[in-house]
Amino acid sequence: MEAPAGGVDDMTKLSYLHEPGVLENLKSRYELNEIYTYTGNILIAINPFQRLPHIYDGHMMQQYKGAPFGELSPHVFAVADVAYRNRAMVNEGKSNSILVSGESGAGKTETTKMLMRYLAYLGGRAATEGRTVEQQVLESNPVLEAFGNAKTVRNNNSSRFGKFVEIQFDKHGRISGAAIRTYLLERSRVCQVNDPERNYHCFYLLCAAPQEEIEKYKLDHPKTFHYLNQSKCFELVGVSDAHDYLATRRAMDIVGISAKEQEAIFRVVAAILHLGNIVFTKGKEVDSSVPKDEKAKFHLKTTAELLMCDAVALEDALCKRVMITPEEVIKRSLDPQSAAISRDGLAKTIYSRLFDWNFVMLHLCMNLYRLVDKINNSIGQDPTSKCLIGVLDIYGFESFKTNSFEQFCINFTNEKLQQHFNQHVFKMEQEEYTKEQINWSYIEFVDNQDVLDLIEKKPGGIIALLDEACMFPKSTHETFSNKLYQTFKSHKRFIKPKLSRTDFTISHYAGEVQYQSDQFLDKNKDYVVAEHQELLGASKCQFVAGLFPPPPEETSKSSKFSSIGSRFKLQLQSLMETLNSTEPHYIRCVKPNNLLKPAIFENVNIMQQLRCGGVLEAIRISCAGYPTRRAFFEFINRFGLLAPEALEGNYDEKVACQRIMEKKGLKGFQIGKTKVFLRAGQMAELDARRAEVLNNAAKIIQRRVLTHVTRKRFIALRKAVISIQALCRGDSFSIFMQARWRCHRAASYYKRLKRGAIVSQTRWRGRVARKELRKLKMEARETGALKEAKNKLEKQVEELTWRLQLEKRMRTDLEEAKVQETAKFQSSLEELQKKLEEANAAIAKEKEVAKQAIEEAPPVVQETQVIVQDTEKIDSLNAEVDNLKVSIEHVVVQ
Ligand SMILES: Nc1ncnc2c1ncn2[C@@H]1O[C@H](COP(=O)(O)OP(=O)(O)OP(=O)(O)O)[C@@H](O)[C@H]1O
Repeated sequence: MEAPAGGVDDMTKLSYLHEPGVLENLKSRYELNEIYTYTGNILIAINPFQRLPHIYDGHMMQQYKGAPFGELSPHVFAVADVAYRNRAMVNEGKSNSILVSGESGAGKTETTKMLMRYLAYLGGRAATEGRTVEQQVLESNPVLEAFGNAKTVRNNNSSRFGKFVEIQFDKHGRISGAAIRTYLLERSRVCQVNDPERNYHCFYLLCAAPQEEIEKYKLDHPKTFHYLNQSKCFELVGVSDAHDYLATRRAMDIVGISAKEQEAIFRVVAAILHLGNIVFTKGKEVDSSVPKDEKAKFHLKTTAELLMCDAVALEDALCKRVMITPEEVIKRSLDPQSAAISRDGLAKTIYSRLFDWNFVMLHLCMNLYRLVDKINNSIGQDPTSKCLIGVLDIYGFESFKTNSFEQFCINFTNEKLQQHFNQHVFKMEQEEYTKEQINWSYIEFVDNQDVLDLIEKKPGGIIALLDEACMFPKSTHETFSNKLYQTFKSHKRFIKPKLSRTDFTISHYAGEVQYQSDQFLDKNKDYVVAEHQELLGASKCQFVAGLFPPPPEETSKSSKFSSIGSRFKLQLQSLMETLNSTEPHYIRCVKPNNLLKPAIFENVNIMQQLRCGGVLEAIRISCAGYPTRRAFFEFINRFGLLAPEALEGNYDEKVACQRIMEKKGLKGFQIGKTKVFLRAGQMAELDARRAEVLNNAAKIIQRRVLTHVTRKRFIALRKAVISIQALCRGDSFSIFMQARWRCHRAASYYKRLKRGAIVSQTRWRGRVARKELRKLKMEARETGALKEAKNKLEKQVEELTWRLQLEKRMRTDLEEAKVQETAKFQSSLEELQKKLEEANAAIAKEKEVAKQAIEEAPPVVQETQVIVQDTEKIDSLNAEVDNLKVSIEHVVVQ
């Protein structure tokens, strides 16, 4: 069977179960935002890195409520629904657990939240009854996240602890209580933060609290605190610490943490920040230390105030150690470096105690039980009803460049869970085969019991050796590593790396991991320094004192020693006991890329995660074993139609099943005592054959029905036609005669009509033609008259042209005569001009002569006469010139 384009929703439906096929199937589904896929009963969830609200809304919850597993698309709700219904079916006998795993950022916490929301939806009460219990269950998340989550390079909201949420139900399926167990908080983060990561969210939330709280706790910007400013990342994109502070406070209210306790919790958080700012310098005595300056003293004083303990005692507890020898009690000073280590140790202890106080669990349980009492009293139920669904959200397998004690513990947890998974998938499977008495050979699977022995065996395991090393004051990580090398020289899961003298490698089920042992001893030590214990146990604040209860007195010295490793081992043991008593359901979260972005599917990365999560192994077992099984009755009911003859004989169910399988040529199946066991893909094949048989049967039925209906219609039609024909044939001759006569009559009428029409057409056409002729003739006549008029006009034009030329010639002659006359006048004018000039010259000469004569002549009277005569002469000449000028101008104008 070929995989459809959009992929198959259950990997076991793939006919070829190999790595590329599995990967391709997940990829094609992821491209369509189908983030969930089954592998048998395991749900694979690929982080979409984008909100897909439509797949988690109320409508979806309603759809999945009570729907049979596998009927709807794969979903976390379907897994929760199975767990819920199992709980109801087993009727308080058996609990269920849902194990969510995957690497950091794969979506475990989000998946857990969805599971809790869905369970709260299933087990919630009507709004009128009050919703406190579900609300408390859901609101525990923000509280836990504020104190246990931090930004890391792999996830902006990474849970730095594991958690097991138990949701308890009463026999009516209603939530009656809840408890949260937490595991292995990452303590080192409190004092040491790598750039660009952050410390736990609560520190930044408190620094963004309302002003009066900032003043009360003497806080400032996170950059002023040593425990926060080792990284330059103070804010998260898209997150408001001020808003989250108020939200956390509200969630704490809902969970049931009183205002007084909340005040104490945040006071302790502030105290840790101040504690980190106490810097030490060398004291007066050798190897002693004191607070460095006024600032350090201020922080010391504030820490003491907030923890409500004595400031001097606090300084002593940080800078001195009391040594009890058999002879005496010695007080020893610590150098500044040791004092700083002591300070950081105290900060880590206070914070982890605060977290381990399990305030959520404590309060949730107390309140719920009180509430359950109240509810149960009112409806008369047993308040101790203990049917639960546990949801485990725990860190996945980790393998980095440097792997320390945390990775060791995390991988130890994963080995444990892998064994549980193996036991469930393999051992249970094989137990079933034995119970059904079928022939089978053990399926090979990688059993990791040897790795677990290597880590936790007592005595002699790594944890035991580490504890031993921690108890010897002179041990170092070198001596510890050497001890490991010697003890596990020939262990096939333990490797001594060639290039290191202190590292060690463990061959885990998911691959080899090389651990750096240098901080193993420090990180494993869990004992609280007696001075710290004494100091805080005596705090005037009840809450702080409660975090440091006095150790039980009767404990001997050796049993007094406690280590993180062994405590964790015990916690895990208890968790495994709980899990073993439940019906497990597995959800494997997968992180599709390291860029934390949607729609990017990194093949190699995902393949590695599927291997680590045991998904491929589970698929392999499915291939190797018998993943599908059906009770005989069910099988015959469904597939009996494939071999009807097998049911006809008087065979018992078992033989009938065998015959059906044989008839279909299937091989490799097994018939047990009550069930048929099928190999991977055989169920799909049988289903396909069944669909084929049903299809063929449907086709035959359709064909028969169609033939029947058509034949019936044909018969009816034929009958009708025959009756009509018979009816018609009865008087056909008289109809023929009538038709002939009518035809003849019509033909003669037609001929007459035609002739008449031709005659009248001819006459009419003749008349029209004559009229036309007349008109043409008249027009011809009119044309002749016009031609005559035209000739006349042409002649007139000719005459006029001739006259015009004549006139032109005359005019030219006239102009020539005029020019000649003008030239004549011009020459006479020039002549006159000349004469005038001569006259003027003569006058001038005469004037000269007259002047001379005047000069010479004595009498005055004579002189006057001459002048008068001359003047008259001049005037007359001037008048003549003027006349000439006028006449010339006149000629020119003409
Ligand atoms: N179903 C989902 N829908 C939308 N976004 C999701 C979903 N699951 C995960 N995410 C996104 O991936 C981020 C990381 O998921 P989550 O915190 O659940 O990872 P985790 O496996 O719990 O990591 P860690 O181990 O570090 O706590 C979330 O903050 C969210 O943005």
